[in-house]
Amino acid sequence: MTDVSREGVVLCGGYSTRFGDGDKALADLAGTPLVRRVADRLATVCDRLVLNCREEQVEGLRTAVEGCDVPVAVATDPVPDRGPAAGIAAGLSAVDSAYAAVVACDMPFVDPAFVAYLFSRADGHDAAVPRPGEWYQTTQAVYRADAMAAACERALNRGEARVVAALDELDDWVTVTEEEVRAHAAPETFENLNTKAEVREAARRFESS
Ligand SMILES: Nc1nc2c(ncn2[C@@H]2O[C@H](COP(=O)(O)OP(=O)(O)OP(=O)(O)O)[C@@H](O)[C@H]2O)c(=O)[nH]1
Repeated sequence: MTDVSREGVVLCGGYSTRFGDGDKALADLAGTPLVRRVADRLATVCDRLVLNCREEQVEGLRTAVEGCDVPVAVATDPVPDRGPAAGIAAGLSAVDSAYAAVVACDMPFVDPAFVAYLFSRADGHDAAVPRPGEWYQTTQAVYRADAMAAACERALNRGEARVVAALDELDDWVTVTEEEVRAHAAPETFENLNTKAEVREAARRFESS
């Protein structure tokens, strides 16, 4: 076990069907690959990162995160295309620390200060999961790595690929409420990019900021 206290898992293993040709994680966002935008933000609040992906993505992703400020490991899905819960299980299984932030590769506006807040809310619990509206944001949350990896496996074993089904398998987790999100997060933190048009629009925002 290495001496790291906060890690980040970036989920990259989806097929990005709405994006079309190419790997969404590597999409150019104003000169920087999408996954690198997320990695650079997480690197300001995490000591180590794990990219979770399919085997054929490894080389491209490693190149995209070369020179990142913190060490970056890659954890591949043992079985591809089992959904985000499987990706979370694989990513969290490769984490050394007790807690890890899990963030989707398509959330380039993730607010590092909010991620730090999620770490503080998760402390002593199995997870801190934001609920800014109707839905839980399970792909921008902090989990106790061993508990959530096991919970995802249990959910998958009963045929449930949804991450919220894995939350039912945890003993003790906290909801980060809409009020907390408003107080601690940048409004755009949960924005995710699914299409090429959305990537182009986001690129314009990065260029003008
Ligand atoms: N490891 C892994 N990650 C996944 C899988 N499916 C989705 N993800 C990740 O979960 C996050 C949210 O998924 P989506 O927005 O649905 O992404 P996607 O499946 O790549 O895109 P669509 O096919 O357009 O829905 C993204 O970071 C994906 O990379 C999977 O089967 N395995």
